[in-house]
Amino acid sequence: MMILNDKVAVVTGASQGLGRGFAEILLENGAKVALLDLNETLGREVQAHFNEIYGSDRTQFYPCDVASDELFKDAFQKVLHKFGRVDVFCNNAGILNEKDWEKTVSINLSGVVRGTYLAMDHMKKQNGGQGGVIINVASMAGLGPLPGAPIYTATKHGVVGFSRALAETSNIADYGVRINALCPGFVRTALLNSFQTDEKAMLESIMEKAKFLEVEDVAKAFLLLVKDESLNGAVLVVASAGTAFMSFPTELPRTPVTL
Ligand SMILES: NC(=O)c1ccc[n+]([C@@H]2O[C@H](COP(=O)([O-])OP(=O)(O)OC[C@H]3O[C@@H](n4cnc5c(N)ncnc54)[C@H](O)[C@@H]3O)[C@@H](O)[C@H]2O)c1
Ligand SMILES: CCCCC[C@H](O)/C=C/C=C\C/C=C\C/C=C\CCCC(=O)O
Repeated sequence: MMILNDKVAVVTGASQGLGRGFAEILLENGAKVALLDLNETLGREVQAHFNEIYGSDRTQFYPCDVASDELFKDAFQKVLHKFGRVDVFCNNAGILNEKDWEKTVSINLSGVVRGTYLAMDHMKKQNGGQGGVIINVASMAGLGPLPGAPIYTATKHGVVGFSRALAETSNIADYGVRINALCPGFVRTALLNSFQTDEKAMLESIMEKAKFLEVEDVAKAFLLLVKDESLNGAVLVVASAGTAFMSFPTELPRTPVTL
């Protein structure tokens, strides 16, 4: 098991919702945590709150837009300047905006790729790094369709595929870095009040029937992916029915057709 005392973690989208929950469980387990988010007002409030509970030098907020190469790199450099290293990196920032779909791709998928490669370049043994773990936050919509949200669904499928392929790459090339993906079901966060789609009624009707998870339950599953050093390429589903690892077929299941 990875011991988190004095380890340094970065969480994107950490000003509220799931990201804030991931940051807090890392702090509870001894890590220092850099909070990255677009929302500066909330981010600074969260930092002040965590400082009171966990001590004044274990949390630092950095404004950051994961959709920008330059701003993301800049925030990462500031984290390294303050804490000297990064051991845990969580790509969590995400939105659901089907109308501005390019923005959704740029945050939910390209943002995850940006963050993963920044962390990987720093952590990999071949670059003199000390290894580490990257957790990419997908969704149950990364494993099956979320009606009314095809772009969101596509980005989350992308996060799952990217994470699994890079995990295999890291394993074969012996980078010393683990990459795992987390797939939660519905959680009551700001995202559920801010989504943009022409098919709002469709999503609302799905949510009316859904059972919701608590941030704390998803954070416990996140912590498992961080700490268990046997896990690389794992995809962990957190649903109202329970938490479970996805197993993927080694041969693609096919139904033959005669042409
Ligand atoms: N809430 C759910 O039901 C649910 C379920 C499964 C997966 N997820 C995923 O979990 C992640 C967190 O979502 P949440 O529900 O906590 O949402 P949220 O809206 O509560 O929090 C998301 C945070 O990301 C930040 N953010 C948005 N764009 C950003 C950008 N370009 N750069 C930096 N920060 C940015 C926001 O400011 C916000 O603080 C997302 O990737 C989401 O897709 C959410
Ligand atoms: C506006 C809603 C945004 C929610 C997005 C978030 O990522 C959640 C997705 C959850 C599920 C989407 C995929 C398929 C739906 C099918 C079943 C959901 C069951 C949820 C559960 O059991 O916890």
